[in-house]
Amino acid sequence: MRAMLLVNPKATTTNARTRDVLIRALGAAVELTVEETRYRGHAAALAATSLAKGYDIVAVLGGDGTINETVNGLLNPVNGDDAPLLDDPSTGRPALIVIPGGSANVFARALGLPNDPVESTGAVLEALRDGRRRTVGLGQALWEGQSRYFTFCSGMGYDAEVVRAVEGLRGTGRKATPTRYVNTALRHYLATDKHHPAMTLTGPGIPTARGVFMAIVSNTSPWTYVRSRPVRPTPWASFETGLDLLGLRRMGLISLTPVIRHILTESDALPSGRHLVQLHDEPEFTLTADRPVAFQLDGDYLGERETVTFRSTPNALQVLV
Ligand SMILES: Nc1ncnc2c1ncn2[C@@H]1O[C@H](COP(=O)(O)OP(=O)(O)OP(=O)(O)O)[C@@H](O)[C@H]1O
Repeated sequence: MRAMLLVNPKATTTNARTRDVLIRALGAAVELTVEETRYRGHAAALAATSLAKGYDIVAVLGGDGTINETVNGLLNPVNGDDAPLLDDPSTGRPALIVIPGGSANVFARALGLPNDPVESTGAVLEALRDGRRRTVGLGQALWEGQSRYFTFCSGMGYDAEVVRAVEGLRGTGRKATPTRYVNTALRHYLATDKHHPAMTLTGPGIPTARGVFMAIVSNTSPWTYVRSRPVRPTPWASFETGLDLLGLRRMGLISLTPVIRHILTESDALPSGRHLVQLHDEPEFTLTADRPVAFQLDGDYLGERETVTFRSTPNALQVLV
């Protein structure tokens, strides 16, 4: 079996030691080629060539950003037009291995991997040895002639504003720790517009919902983690179903506090309240805003947008886990 290993040497918790452990361990199990990413977008470009180059597996050591790029490369292969249309498209693509090396590592943890690169390497080697694979669906966001797949979440409004603010801090050399996210979210809450909701939710067979301030779109649950605690605004979301959504039609503290308390519990029940908009297992829906609204995808800030369509892509990838 041939595998391409993509390493982001700049990812928050990736270092030479974990990289070498992984190279040695994976290299003993498969024929391994190692590529270090040198710039934003490099992982996508490399993963896009993996099918044409005959790789069976693409492994990633990095954070959710590098994993997102890799997945987008796998789903947009170079020479991909010749690929046959299969009932299960995941079987026509190299399988994915993820080793957490970023800050939150939501995708790896949602797959059940330990949040530690060395322990995860052990789990993945076991999966390789036993031929254990899981087929996962992805989300896809489409806007202004562009599109991008997401592995765990996307969002418009307040959560994307927080992602933008944290990215701004990272640009000044500070790390994206869970505490920094929480502090930024609290500080930004004072600044975010709590009086003029911009968004409307529409979709085939979905009742139109107006007056939405923020929307979280999930391909799996948890949505994120604060240290070891999972945060689950859409507890029914899963890699095996369509997309879920939680929208907020009120941003006041009295409305928000019970929702925040609920999503920090381990409960499988949906958060409740008349000010909430909820979708489960949907193939497609659209958020339209009457002014540009912050937009994020897998924790990457993607600018302000007025219309974004979210689509589920079932059976997109096989993951060794
Ligand atoms: N050599 C590089 N120099 C600068 N940026 C890079 C390099 N390689 C990859 N990147 C970019 O860095 C971004 C962040 O990396 P990544 O997600 O792997 O780690 P992280 O930011 O620590 O983790 P998380 O996404 O969990 O916060 C990615 O979107 C990727 O495009």
